[in-house]
Amino acid sequence: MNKELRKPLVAGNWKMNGNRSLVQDFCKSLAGSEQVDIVVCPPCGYLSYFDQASFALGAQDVSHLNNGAHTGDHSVEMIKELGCRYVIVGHSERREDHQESSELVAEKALAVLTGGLTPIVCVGEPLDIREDNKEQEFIGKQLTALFDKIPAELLSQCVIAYEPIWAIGTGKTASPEQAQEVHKFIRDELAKVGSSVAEKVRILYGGSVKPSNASELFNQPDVDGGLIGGASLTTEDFTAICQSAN
Ligand SMILES: O=C[C@H](O)COP(=O)(O)O
Repeated sequence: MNKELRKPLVAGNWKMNGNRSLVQDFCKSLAGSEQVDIVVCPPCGYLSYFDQASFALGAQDVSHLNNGAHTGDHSVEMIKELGCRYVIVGHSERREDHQESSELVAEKALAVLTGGLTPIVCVGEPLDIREDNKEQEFIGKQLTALFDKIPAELLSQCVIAYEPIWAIGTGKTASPEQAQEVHKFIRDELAKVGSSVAEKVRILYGGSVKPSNASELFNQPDVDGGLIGGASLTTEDFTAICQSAN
């Protein structure tokens, strides 16, 4: 599959971090790029402060439901009005903290696509599954729930992020070979839905990506960019990572 057909994407997931001054810093110092799609996903409450941004914005989660009596949630319509083009769904921290199932994650991805935005759908295995060499089986099930819900023509508009849970925030990055092996597995699964789907879907790697390891990871044939946590909290590190994807 020709990697050149897919534009690299680097998304920064601030998680529950940041403040107005960090927003100002990003608006001032992080430049958008022709070669790489750059996305910043701050906590929802900060989205409207990014009025000067030259890069894209994303939300960290969304409800699968329409506007109505759902306390604490944000709909796709609201996220869109706040200027987002992307939405992360199914991050392992949401799957764990809020018991989100793969079926619910698929519902959210469908709502995002139907609303005209791009979901970044996260998949990835915990340490015990990796130690048992069952990561493909585990991720295969997460993907099946997605493929069952999303028609092929919409699936090709998704972004998938592979985030081994044991690498998130631990400083322990998957080796480029480990990342490539799983990314290739994901692309092969997408190819079962359709070869054009597999060709179009961008697959990001996430888990302790830093300026020092980004190039090696992004150079793998099936790695189309990254989903960055800790290192997306400073403009210097995040800019350097974005440049590595170019
Ligand atoms: O969404 C981002 C990931 O969970 C990666 O986080 P990290 O770069 O801090 O390991």
